[in-house]
Amino acid sequence: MDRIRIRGGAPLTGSIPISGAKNAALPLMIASLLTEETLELGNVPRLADISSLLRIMSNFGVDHMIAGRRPGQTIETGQTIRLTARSVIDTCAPYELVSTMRASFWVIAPLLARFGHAKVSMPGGCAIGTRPVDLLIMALAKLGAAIEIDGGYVVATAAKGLKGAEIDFPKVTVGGTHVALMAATLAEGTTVIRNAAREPEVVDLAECLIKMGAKIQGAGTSEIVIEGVSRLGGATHEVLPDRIETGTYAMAVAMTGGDIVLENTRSELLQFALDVLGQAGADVTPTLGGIRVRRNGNGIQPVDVTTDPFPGFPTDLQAQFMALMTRAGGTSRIRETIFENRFMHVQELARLGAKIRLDGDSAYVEGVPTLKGAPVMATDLRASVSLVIGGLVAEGETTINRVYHLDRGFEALETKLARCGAEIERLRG
Ligand SMILES: CC(=O)N[C@H]1[C@@H](OP(=O)(O)OP(=O)(O)OC[C@H]2O[C@@H](n3ccc(=O)[nH]c3=O)[C@H](O)[C@@H]2O)O[C@H](CO)[C@@H](O)[C@@H]1O
Ligand SMILES: C=C(OP(=O)(O)O)C(=O)O
Repeated sequence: MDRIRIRGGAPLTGSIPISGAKNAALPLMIASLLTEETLELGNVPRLADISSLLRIMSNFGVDHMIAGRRPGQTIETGQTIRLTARSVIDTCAPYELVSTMRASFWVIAPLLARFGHAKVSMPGGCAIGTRPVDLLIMALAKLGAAIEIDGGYVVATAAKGLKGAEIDFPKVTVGGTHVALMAATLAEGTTVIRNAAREPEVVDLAECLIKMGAKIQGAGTSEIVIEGVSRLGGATHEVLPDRIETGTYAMAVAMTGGDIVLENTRSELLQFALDVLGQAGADVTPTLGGIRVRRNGNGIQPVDVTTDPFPGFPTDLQAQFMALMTRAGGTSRIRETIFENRFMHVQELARLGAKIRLDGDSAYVEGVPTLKGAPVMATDLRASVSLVIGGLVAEGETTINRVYHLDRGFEALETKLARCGAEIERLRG
């Protein structure tokens, strides 16, 4: 299994190209199942999760073509994928393929909406809590699907097609909103989704669906109204920049010092997190097509944060922010309100010398003057990258094991960081 070795201490200087968002690319690829025409997606990141989803789509009979590096690119990031779901030969997504990745469950929505049936294994994904799919099932049931759970599979049928409905989510769910949105585009009549997720990835999906001919209003607000249409067509769409990758590198430079321009990204995608970073001692300024981040000269300040659905502080940046706070000049409280078990990085950060106390949904992080390199183990995607951030300033050598978690969500991580001066390399095998 590959490992990442980091020798800490080097500031980050230069520029980092931000990739397309994994969490937008996945539902966009899934949306191709809604039409027999071709959906062309640009700026798709090269990630293990994308390859896993392509395997699932191929299993359904979806054709895909991948175009390579774009002119002018200095490192291999981004790709264009053309997906054509003309002849879908199977509407079952098996356990072996779905169990590694949460988002793959969402195929249930377009399969059901277009073909009237779908059988999809209960999902996997990062081990950060129980992560039920009850609300996704509730949404499909509201749209008229009959749902059965059979041998670990969700079997959904709607022989006469889906019917528009009012869907009130009792809590904000990104996956639930994606599923309801995709299913409702081909349902007969009007669907209203209330307490919808407002994440930029939901807006990106809605914008692509609109290009495909869907009638959607209100994406990005907590009420989305969809007027069903009888068919959708092909479209061309660019995946939006990855706000979590953006925030991760912003936190890395706040940790190491230096001066970085994050290219091809937008501050409004993560304004809350950037404001918090400003309070923590980073100078964050929008540039033409990107964001410049450097330390403001006052060291790292402790800041309390609570994770919340968009536009709040993202749970997917919680671990990275905790890594930063381990070096703050005081104690911070970090509250996790989205997932009940998303503190797996705490014990690994402790191996580097971090002082963190857990109490219910909160972590109290007492900043220490130095971290020391150690072998650590990645436990999930964002936890893994928090260890990279710790390793970048830890004295001596940090080796991160189980790098396959990182490969799920960070494109060319070690290349991007090494180009900015970090001493980081992948050890293969
Ligand atoms: C591929 C992708 O985009 N993953 C993101 C997505 O995950 P995902 O879509 O799985 O997360 P949700 O927004 O659905 O989950 C939010 C909360 O709702 C709960 N819930 C969800 C569905 C359900 O049927 N029942 C239920 O109780 C979850 O357990 C969690 O406590 O949004 C999360 C929250 O921003 C991010 O951390 C993940 O990176
Ligand atoms: C939790 C994440 O992914 P998934 O929902 O696929 O587990 C994530 O992207 O941080």
